Amino acid sequence: MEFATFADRAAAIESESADLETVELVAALLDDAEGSLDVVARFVQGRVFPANDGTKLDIGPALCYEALAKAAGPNVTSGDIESRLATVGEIGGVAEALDLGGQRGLAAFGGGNDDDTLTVERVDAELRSLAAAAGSGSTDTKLDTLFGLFNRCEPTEARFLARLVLGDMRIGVGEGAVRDGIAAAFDVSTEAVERALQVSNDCGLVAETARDGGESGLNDIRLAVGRPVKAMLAQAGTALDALDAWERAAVETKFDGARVQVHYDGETVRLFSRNLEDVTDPLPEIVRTVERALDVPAILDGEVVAIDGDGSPRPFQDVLRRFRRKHDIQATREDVTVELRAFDCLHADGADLLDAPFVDRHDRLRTVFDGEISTIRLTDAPEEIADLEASALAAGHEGIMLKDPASAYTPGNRGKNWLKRKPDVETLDVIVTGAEWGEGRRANLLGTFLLSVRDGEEYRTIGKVATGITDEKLEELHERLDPYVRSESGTEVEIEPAIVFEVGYEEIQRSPTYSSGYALRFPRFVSVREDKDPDDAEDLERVERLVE
Ligand SMILES: Nc1ncnc2c1ncn2[C@@H]1O[C@H](COP(=O)(O)OP(=O)(O)OP(=O)(O)O)[C@@H](O)[C@H]1O
Repeated sequence: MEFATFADRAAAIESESADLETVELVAALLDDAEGSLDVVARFVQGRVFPANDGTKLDIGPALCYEALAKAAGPNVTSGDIESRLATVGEIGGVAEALDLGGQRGLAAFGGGNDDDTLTVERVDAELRSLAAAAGSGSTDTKLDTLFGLFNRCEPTEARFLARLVLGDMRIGVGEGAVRDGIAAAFDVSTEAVERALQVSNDCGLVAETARDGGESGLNDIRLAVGRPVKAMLAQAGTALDALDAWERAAVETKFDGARVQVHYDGETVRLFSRNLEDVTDPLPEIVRTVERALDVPAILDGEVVAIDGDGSPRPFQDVLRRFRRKHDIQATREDVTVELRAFDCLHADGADLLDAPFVDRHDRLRTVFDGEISTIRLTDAPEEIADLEASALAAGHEGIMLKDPASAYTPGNRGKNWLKRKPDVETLDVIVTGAEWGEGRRANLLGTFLLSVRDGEEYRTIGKVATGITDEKLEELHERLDPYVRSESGTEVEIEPAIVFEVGYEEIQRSPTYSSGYALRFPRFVSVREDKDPDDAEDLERVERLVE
């Protein structure tokens, strides 16, 4: 499919506000996508790569503006793009108004050829090569590739390409609309599509299978070792909630670490974080543990914990330092010892276990994995649960997990089958969307950070944090956020939503100051949630519930 066709259809979807019509338009787009279905199914929801293949585009706004300016010709600078952004409000509109199509003519005149038509596959391939560029000189390569793409864009194409590369598609199409669109386009049930999406976490594959293999094709999609699925999540809940719902609860320690999904194909181990990034390289000790303790191909779920010399747990921030990709792996490794605590088994020796009851999966885990495994206690006594919680806390753990012994593993689902109990430490995982330059000796560093929560596809501000940050940390945060600076005006900086902060607070108040309608009182910085994307951060609904 030509990228221009995709862009026109995306524009039509953007101008449609009703959900049903949006799904119809998505279905028609998928139906027409033919050989491009795989890519179109991702692009339409603003996803450049399959959710499960660990590839990240990692293009900051600065690079995007530079490429746009270059494509717009010698009279336009990145600074111009930024100032137009301040008026237009979003990069797609700025890119569209640059009228880059005129440059295509010039490029062709200077030796371009007629084969330059941009197709969605071409955009996909070039963005992949861009993502693969690493090391010295990679910024230039990235810039050239992006410039080459923008240079071939007509205005509407530029609008959606700019949004796509910055991960801000804003046409109102989320996972649900794609799921319903696939079902409508290829006449299969939404349940079958939903299930296939959970198991494969790959909407391109699911769309193609629905089209080519129908319902039975979808039902045949299985877990694949090496292809991570979303983690099953928990809700907060009490012992009484658990016992009311299930009569008996499986009680486990809630380890204070970072989630990890272990994939072992019989030879090679790969580890994935909660946001499905490949974290194999930063965690060599865990790889060695798995190689030693697992002898059949399997997919396990567990937590990586940091431990002290005496074996007692260290706070999970110490673990997250190990998840940071590029920097200081060796230095942090020497500093922080990590170990795996496995608590679930999704697949073992060719058999998918998602539908097996939790206790059976846990039994299977014990037979295949000769490493540290969570202990489960089955009980129907609230007092026993209280005792278990007290001992978990006394041993330095975060709290306990309560699981329905009969429940299936539902990837990506924050349902009622897993409940977490931890003392009420008030923290929220919020997205940094702005900052202010510091003062005095911190004048060259971004200082006060503007925090937001998700509200559908939008971000709503909820407070600012400047407390709890050491000088050293501030430099580190500056370095982390600098590539995501979108625009500056005076001392205020707008930041691309990319980094998630865990912040503590005393309470949440209603407040007209912030666009969420709420304000965090006395917020303090706790950590960067390296294992979370903005999608995994808190949403406005959760804040409303907390306030209630
Ligand atoms: N025994 C366990 N079983 C399941 N999850 C566990 C266990 N021990 C620790 N965990 C961690 O607890 C988390 C469950 O809470 P939730 O699903 O809300 O994830 P979260 O948003 O990362 O929450 P939190 O910030 O509380 O860890 C899991 O993601 C996992 O990382």
